[in-house]
Amino acid sequence: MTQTRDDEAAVVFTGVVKTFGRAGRSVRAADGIELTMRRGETVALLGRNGAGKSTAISLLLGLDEPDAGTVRVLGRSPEQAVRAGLVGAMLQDGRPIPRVTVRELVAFVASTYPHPLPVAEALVLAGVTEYADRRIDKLSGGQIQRVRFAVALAGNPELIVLDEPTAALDVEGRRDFWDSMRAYARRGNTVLFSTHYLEEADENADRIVVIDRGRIVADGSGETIKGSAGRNQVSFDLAGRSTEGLELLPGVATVEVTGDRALLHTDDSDATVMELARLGMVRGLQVSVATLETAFLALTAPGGTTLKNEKETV
Ligand SMILES: Nc1ncnc2c1ncn2[C@@H]1O[C@H](COP(=O)(O)OP(=O)(O)OP(=O)(O)O)[C@@H](O)[C@H]1O
Repeated sequence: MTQTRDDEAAVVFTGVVKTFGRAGRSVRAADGIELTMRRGETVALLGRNGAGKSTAISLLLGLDEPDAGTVRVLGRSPEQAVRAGLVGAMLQDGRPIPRVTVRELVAFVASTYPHPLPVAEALVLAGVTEYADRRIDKLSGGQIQRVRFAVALAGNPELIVLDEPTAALDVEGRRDFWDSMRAYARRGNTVLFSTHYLEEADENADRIVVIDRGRIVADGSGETIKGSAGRNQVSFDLAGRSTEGLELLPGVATVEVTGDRALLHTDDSDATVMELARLGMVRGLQVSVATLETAFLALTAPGGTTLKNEKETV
């Protein structure tokens, strides 16, 4: 990748490696991460516990240094980008809550940035106007989470990084939070968020990057990941008929037989079903469409497949 392309992108990880612990008992929390995020893109970083999401975020924010490789943020080093007020972050750690009002805190944070948002605008965008004049230590966990979002927005950053932003929110709180996040993204800003929630990634990101054991194992839209890693399933009653040749049916990748029932994993369930119909093997026929969940499980299972959609990267 050329220097110019790196500088045009919002985020570029090149061959990033980060190891924790000593030899023999070390963990590769980042194991050769290659990732380019375009400006204006909303990307979900999806992975199980310990997959390496927070490590990638720490490296992006300059809170940690890679052992090998480079991270560039908006054409600069992470430290330079953060110092220039181009990056806002909402991290997982529970810092002590100051005994000031929401408005006072957001105004204070805004005042430390070169080109902040007007405070009223940050409050509206984060959806905290209703309790802007209440003390933060009197708010609920969900409300505090949104205040933290307001703080992340206050400097009017081009890139916002959210580490599991909805972990403490109930269903309604989550919906409201994502509405606010999308409003912020629509202004042309770049968003990177990490999550364990597949639906959140699918609903709120333009692109999903699945990370597992420090490696990117999938990169594309929710549809791409579902379509390529999660196969549809077709099952039916054998009704005493032979299972011979089922693996040769159109689209079929694997066949499982339990008792008198066959389960076919297929890349083209329409073609599989048409052929089964032609053969008259449709008793108790069921088709289940791949979900992001099944794709995610396939990708992060030991020995899981690796999928990258090159079209989705710059
Ligand atoms: N400071 C550290 N010292 C030692 N090991 C660490 C450190 N930070 C992370 N790790 C290890 O690196 C791996 C990746 O951790 P990381 O926190 O990046 O994962 P994660 O995907 O963010 O997980 P979670 O969803 O649980 O927050 C884990 O095995 C973790 O134990």
